[in-house]
Amino acid sequence: MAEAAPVLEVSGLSKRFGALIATDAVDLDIRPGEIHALIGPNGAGKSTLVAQIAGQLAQDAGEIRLAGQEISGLSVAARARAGLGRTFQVTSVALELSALGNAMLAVQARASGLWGFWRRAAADRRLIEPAMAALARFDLDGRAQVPAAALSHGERRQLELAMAAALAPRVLLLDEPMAGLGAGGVGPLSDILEGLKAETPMLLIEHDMDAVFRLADRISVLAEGRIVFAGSAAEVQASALVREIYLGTA
Ligand SMILES: Nc1ncnc2c1ncn2[C@@H]1O[C@H](COP(=O)(O)OP(=O)(O)OP(=O)(O)O)[C@@H](O)[C@H]1O
Repeated sequence: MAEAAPVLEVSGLSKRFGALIATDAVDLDIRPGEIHALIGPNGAGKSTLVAQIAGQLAQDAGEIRLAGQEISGLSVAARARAGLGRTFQVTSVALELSALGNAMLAVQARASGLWGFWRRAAADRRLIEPAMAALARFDLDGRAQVPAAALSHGERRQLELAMAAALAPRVLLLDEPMAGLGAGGVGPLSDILEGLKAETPMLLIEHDMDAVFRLADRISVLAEGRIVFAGSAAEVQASALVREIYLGTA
């Protein structure tokens, strides 16, 4: 079977900070239906690469294509409108609103072009049904009326994902979604991501290696700004090179 065309395709992406080459001619793609994990030691360039893809950092060289369209000249907002979704290391929900109110914002943002007139969304009853559906997909329908400030850390992560998915992105960049979740939270969130990937392929940046090995269809290993290995979880685990440069246990 021919491979499906990538949803996101990064080629030759580079970023230099003075003498330091943070990303060095990175090639990476995300195909429909997959979770592609990006791992690497501290300082490898993962955050820099994500910031370049999302548009917070301009690249020195290279191209980024989303569904075939070159997006690297677009602003962060224009990339989001083109279908580049993202979650952050720190959650970005509105703490004073309920889970439902937050989900309604995301549903409304999709209808009106991302986060316009957002405070009014909470009063628009037409948004309730799709917002409840978004919450239900992420096991939060029972918590709809709870203020986001009173949700557990794991629930806030779920809410943030529900909001990102409600925007129906073509691809989702996940920046350490398991951070701070603890043993009890990683499993449920992993189940949710597994359920989401058929519809929304993801680039997963994650330090929790058990979660990476469970979830990733492909793993790319970044070291000193370069992709030094790419393969399945089994191939990464079996690689002496990866052990040496990443795990430091060769
Ligand atoms: N704005 C900046 N100015 C100068 N150097 C930077 C800047 N941002 C990142 N760097 C450097 O670029 C390199 C890559 O950093 P980056 O944060 O992308 O790595 P990372 O793989 O995300 O690390 P971690 O896993 O610790 O988050 C590091 O050496 C870092 O110090």
